[in-house]
Amino acid sequence: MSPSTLLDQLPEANLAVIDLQKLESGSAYEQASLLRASIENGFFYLKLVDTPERHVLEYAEKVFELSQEIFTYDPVVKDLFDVDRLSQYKTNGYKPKGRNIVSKDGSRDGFESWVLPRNGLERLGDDLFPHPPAVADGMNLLRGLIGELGSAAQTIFRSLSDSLNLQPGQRFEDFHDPSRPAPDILRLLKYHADERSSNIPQTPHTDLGSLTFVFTSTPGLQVLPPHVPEWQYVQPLAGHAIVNIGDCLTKMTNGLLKSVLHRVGPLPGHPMPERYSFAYLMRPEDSTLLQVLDSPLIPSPQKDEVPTTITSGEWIQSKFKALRGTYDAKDGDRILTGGRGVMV
Ligand SMILES: O=C(O)CCC(=O)C(=O)O
Ligand SMILES: [Fe+2]
Repeated sequence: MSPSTLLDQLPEANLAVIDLQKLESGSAYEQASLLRASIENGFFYLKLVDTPERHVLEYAEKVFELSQEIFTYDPVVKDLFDVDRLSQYKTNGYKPKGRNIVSKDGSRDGFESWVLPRNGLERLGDDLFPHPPAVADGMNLLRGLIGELGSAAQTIFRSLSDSLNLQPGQRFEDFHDPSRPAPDILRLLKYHADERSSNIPQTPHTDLGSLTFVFTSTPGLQVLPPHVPEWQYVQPLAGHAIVNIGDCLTKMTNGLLKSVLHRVGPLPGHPMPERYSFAYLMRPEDSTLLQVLDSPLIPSPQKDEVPTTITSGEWIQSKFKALRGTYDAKDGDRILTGGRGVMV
């Protein structure tokens, strides 16, 4: 059976389709659908065709070509850009296959990634931005891509802030000012082919930031929404991005908007194919306090709950320590997956 036929028979993630154009033109129906998708399972398709941000779809094709080029660099060159050496917040550089833990027994991941910082691409802030020739050659392409995704994100943030009746100073856009530095990243991913169909190449995780846009034409992404007992499969959809809510929005809404567990793996009984994808991961500015926002729709924290003092920057660092396996297994599971016990 071919993988595409098989996909029809697997538990499919029934994701809402949100039309960015309708959101931009103020459709109350689309705004309500976005809120509902964000509350129910935190993942949705974002329709990009016929929007001012439609160029993203052409740029994405070219970004896949850039990815092919960058991942065929010699390991010696890749090592010069090692992400753990270049950047404290893991916002720039190369991660070889096998650096992250995927299970409690310490087994290792099956993908390479190369992360590029928005600050570097858009020349914001003072961080150095060492990068290889493929990135220098693709600079206009990459700037075009993240510019349009940033604009799509602003529309989503505005819509969610309106739905939750958030007041100025506490609106999601206020923590994501496009003209200021922030640890937003573009992550290029190459999953390696693997004959062993039981091997999961990516750690089950929730995204640590606020909003993620994923592009791929190869199946493999799986999600585990709250109260759902088994992994559901996400079909790639042409003309659309797959978008998901990250931990920071969950923390700021006291769990109302869901940052949902996901991972990439082979289809059951099939080997893992080589798979390229890329994700644009947006995060609030580092100093943002991840405290519960005032809204009539957000459940108030318990009276005896100590208000959070963690910032977005500190949360990023905790999460990466867990991913690299430097916490004990119990803490690692809590930080990576919200303690769903899926780290086996
Ligand atoms: O490759 C994918 O489809 C998902 C990537 C992902 O989950 C991530 O980069 O956080
Ligand atoms: Fe993710």
